[in-house]
Amino acid sequence: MALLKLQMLPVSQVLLGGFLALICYLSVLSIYRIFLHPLAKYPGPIQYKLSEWPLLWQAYKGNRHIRHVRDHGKYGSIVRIAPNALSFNTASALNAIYGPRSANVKKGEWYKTFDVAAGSYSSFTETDKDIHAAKRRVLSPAFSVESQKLNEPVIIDMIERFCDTIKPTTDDWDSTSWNITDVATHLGFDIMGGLVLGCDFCSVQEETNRHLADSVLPASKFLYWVSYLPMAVLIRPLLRTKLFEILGGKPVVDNNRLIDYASRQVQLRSQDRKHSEHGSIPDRFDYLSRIVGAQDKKTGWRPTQADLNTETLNLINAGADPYSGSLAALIFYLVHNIGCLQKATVEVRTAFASSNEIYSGSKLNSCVYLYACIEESLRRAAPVPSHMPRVVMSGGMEIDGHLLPEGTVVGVSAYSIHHSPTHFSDPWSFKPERWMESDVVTPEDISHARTAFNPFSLGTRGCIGKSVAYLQLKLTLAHVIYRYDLRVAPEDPKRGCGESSMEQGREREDEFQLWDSFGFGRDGPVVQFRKAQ
Ligand code: HEM
Repeated sequence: MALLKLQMLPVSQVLLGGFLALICYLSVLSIYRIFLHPLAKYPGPIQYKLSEWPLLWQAYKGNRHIRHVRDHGKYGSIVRIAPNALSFNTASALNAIYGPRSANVKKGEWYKTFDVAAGSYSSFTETDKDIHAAKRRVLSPAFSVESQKLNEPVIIDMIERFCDTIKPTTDDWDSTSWNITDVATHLGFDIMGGLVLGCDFCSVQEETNRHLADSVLPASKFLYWVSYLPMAVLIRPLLRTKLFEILGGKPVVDNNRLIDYASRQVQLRSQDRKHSEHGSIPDRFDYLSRIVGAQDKKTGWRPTQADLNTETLNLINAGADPYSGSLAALIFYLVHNIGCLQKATVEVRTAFASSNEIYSGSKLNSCVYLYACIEESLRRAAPVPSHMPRVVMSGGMEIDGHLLPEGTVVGVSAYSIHHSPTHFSDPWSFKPERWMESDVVTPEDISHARTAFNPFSLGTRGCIGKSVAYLQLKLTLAHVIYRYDLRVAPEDPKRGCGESSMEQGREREDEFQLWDSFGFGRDGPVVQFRKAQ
């Protein structure tokens, strides 16, 4: 009867009624979110309290990390950044949220979209703590000391070929200028191709596979904000469809090619393995060989084909891009801080008698200034600059004395805490010396800084590739500065720098600009090389 009456109403009245109902609903929701929500007492801009969309817009624009610094500067160490999310800016919160396995949080919804197009969740995106633990145990032999030792020659070979590619043709400064962002992206991808798949993409030297290397960051950028969409759950089934390729464009198409490539490699490796059981295939050391056919001893879990596809893709992406971004940032800070570059260069050229000697061991470990430059550059340009979102589980959790209810999303931005004057004096300056004991830097200063330093995150969800990433960065920088002098290309000295015409927070000319995308977008520096003088 009521339906009949509704059908008889003019369309305009039905629309007006619907509109008024929507206004009422939004008004009640807004009042609830501002005044009655369990997080109502936490400070933050009103638009953040009302909706998730400002956060999503920041993810789209790549400036969330910049907003975190600004918001914490204005509102203090806890900011409500979305109706249901809090950002913290203290070392105690960082360690409570990301440190112990027992912390009553798990990875948030965001992770469920990011790499599921490959068919499953990887060790990086798995949100269930127990399943994650099994995945991590299966991966761990690939990251053992023995595996790193066996794979180091692959890394060195790629780096040496990279150095040959950029080799100056005269004794003076070469006229060719190199955009380090581009070449580091290719080198990072090639190294991961070698480590994960045992193959040689040659993207530093040749065009053929560059579209794959160049797809990693744009795909991450696209999936970064898409994964924050409130209705991302509806999008997940569409990720491998033509529609999504049209919407996402080239990065999605190329990323799908990379997924297909990874899947084919997994298939081939599974066949190899069957053959090798009959003794016909030589031993391989790459990561894929270690996970194909592996089984978790504790739970009996075995990765399916879809698990292997996703893990392979994850290892390439998670390994390649943060290293490439870190290398670009490192070289940026060195060529813009000539004193630091000279010190690191003298140290390396004194430690080694020839570039053939540059491999892991006591000589490389003696290069403490080189290591300090890497630490300082990771501080200034942490590859995941914004939040790694965690969600509070049943029973709630206390952080910095605040009891938070189940479902609250919490996080600490590495970029924000890495620039906090509470932990780093003169935080906007590039000072490798802050990581080295001296008359002015005490061991306590260093450990105080370390409690807030988290480029690789912490605990059981921290980076499994941390040790190999440090090795890659040390080897690359040592090989490059042993062989060559570096300078900013005179025709393009400001590439990668901030400027006053950019948004607030990007005005520092001596800061390498990051566009947050779970990884970071970047450009430059443009550099010239000369044979070591
Ligand atoms: C400078 C280089 C690198 C940096 C700064 C870095 C940083 C990180 C961070 C911050 C996380 C935590 C992400 C989160 O909680 O959401 C992470 C996780 C991870 N990283 Fe790295 N990473 C680097 C290199 C690598 C390399 C070389 C590999 C592999 C070869 C790798 C593999 C992984 C994996 C598999 C995870 C997921 C770990 C888990 O949840 O169990 N990363 N990395």
